[in-house]
Amino acid sequence: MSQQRHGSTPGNAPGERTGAVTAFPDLPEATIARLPEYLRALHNLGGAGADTVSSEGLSAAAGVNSAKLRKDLSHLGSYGTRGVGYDVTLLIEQIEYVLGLDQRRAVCLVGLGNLGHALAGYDGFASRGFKIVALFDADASKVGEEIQGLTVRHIEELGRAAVEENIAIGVIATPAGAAQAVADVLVDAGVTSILNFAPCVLSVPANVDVRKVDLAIELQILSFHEHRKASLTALPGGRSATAAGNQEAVGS
Ligand SMILES: NC(=O)c1ccc[n+]([C@@H]2O[C@H](COP(=O)([O-])OP(=O)(O)OC[C@H]3O[C@@H](n4cnc5c(N)ncnc54)[C@H](O)[C@@H]3O)[C@@H](O)[C@H]2O)c1
Repeated sequence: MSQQRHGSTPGNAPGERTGAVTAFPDLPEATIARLPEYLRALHNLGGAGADTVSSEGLSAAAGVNSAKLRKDLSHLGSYGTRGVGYDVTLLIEQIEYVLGLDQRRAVCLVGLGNLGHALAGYDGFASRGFKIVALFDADASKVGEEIQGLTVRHIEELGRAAVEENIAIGVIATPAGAAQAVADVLVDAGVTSILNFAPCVLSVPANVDVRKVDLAIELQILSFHEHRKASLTALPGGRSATAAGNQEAVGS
């Protein structure tokens, strides 16, 4: 997943408060991309009864190198306790706070075709802090359809609904040719975060963050590694590319 990033984040210490506004650290993008991996691993460890976890244990569970993990968590002011490790519950709270998951954010989904149906029908978002609250499509034959208790509405209703329902994040699952117009409607309605599945670059104002998901790009990157491994094996002596393989989260 890649990001078109605009604007900036405050550079205060973790948990530092300025007046009524809660500030947070300005983190490297790569760290932000790994925090959800740590969170998922911590929830699994907590669910299995662990109260504490070493940096090595957490790095193995998250599939991230332990030096990188320690550096990432130090940005949050979390260093663990020597000989004990990290407190699982505390670290979950810290990461959820920094990711803003202590507030439930309303999400709308635009485009209820193959992909949109799969996303709307997935019930795993809620447990990770997100609720799809509204569905929109331009096709009259899809308007009125019920998916997971939500009724698909016409795209013309998006602007008003986004304001009234306080939608924070818009997900675009329309064909590329329609995505910019949908993004414009979202932006006009005050939505400042967009997750774009359409294979195109969106033009948005500076205060809007866009994340792009493109599985074809991920496959192309894996294809590069396949190509590279094959070319190394073909070398005299048949060197192998990597000993343990590399794991990189989609989006990092
Ligand atoms: N990121 C990925 O890895 C990935 C994977 C699969 C598909 N895609 C992309 O996701 C998008 C959707 O794919 P799909 O297979 O579901 O397509 P689809 O044709 O099945 O569905 C597209 C939906 O968008 C609706 N739509 C079209 N114009 C609209 C508009 N202006 N406003 C609202 N709705 C509109 C259509 O009525 C349709 O229901 C495409 O851009 C596709 O390339 C991305």
